[in-house]
Amino acid sequence: MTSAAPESSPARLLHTGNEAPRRLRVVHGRDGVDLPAAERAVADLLRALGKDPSTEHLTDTPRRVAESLTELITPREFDLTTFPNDEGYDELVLARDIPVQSLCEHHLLPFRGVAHVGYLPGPRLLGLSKLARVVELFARDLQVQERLTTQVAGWLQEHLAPKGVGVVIEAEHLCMSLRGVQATGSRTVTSAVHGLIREDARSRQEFFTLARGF
Ligand SMILES: Nc1nc2c(ncn2[C@@H]2O[C@H](COP(=O)(O)OP(=O)(O)OP(=O)(O)O)[C@@H](O)[C@H]2O)c(=O)[nH]1
Ligand SMILES: [Zn+2]
Repeated sequence: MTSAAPESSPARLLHTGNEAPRRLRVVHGRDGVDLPAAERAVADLLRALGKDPSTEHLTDTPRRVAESLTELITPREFDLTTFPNDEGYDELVLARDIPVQSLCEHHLLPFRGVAHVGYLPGPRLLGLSKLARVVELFARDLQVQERLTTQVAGWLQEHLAPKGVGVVIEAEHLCMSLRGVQATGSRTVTSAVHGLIREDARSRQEFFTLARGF
């Protein structure tokens, strides 16, 4: 078992050998979270907004907000499980409609939607649930959608060493729908592709067709 921190120098999972199922424990706390300081800051914010944090319903709000925000920026640990691709499966593997929820780093409001994540296998296959786990690994952070998309694709390319990777994310940003321009229902689509899915026209087209779902 090895620990991997996504932004620094994550442990390498991959490999060219065909060993049996292999698990890499991926852990990633959010360094620098100071809950008591966050609580005090939320109480200050409430006061600055003209609210009295000592009233019955607001009294625990600073703690709740501090804990909620911490939860939303802290990914859960998981095992990244891979299997040898003994049968030489060489077509796309694609998980569609993986739920995505993250926090926009400009307004600290959620953006939510779905990710479609696919890869062209190399020597190893990834446990299917792990595609969703990797999305969460980067979504639980203050994010912009473009960075989230490229981080998921880049991490899979580095750790799975597939022949190609593609990621499409479609999300609604509450900062665009609840407030500001109030463009309710507008969804932002971003993509990132590597390897053959980027370079080979047929693979690229197949990926985007499957990601669209029709
Ligand atoms: N590129 C990108 N922009 C984002 C994302 N999430 C939010 N934004 C945008 O970040 C921008 C911040 O612009 P500002 O003009 O500083 O913020 P603002 O005054 O609140 O802007 P309005 O939302 O237009 O009222 C807005 O246009 C948001 O829509 C994201 O994931 N990617
Ligand atoms: Zn925003």
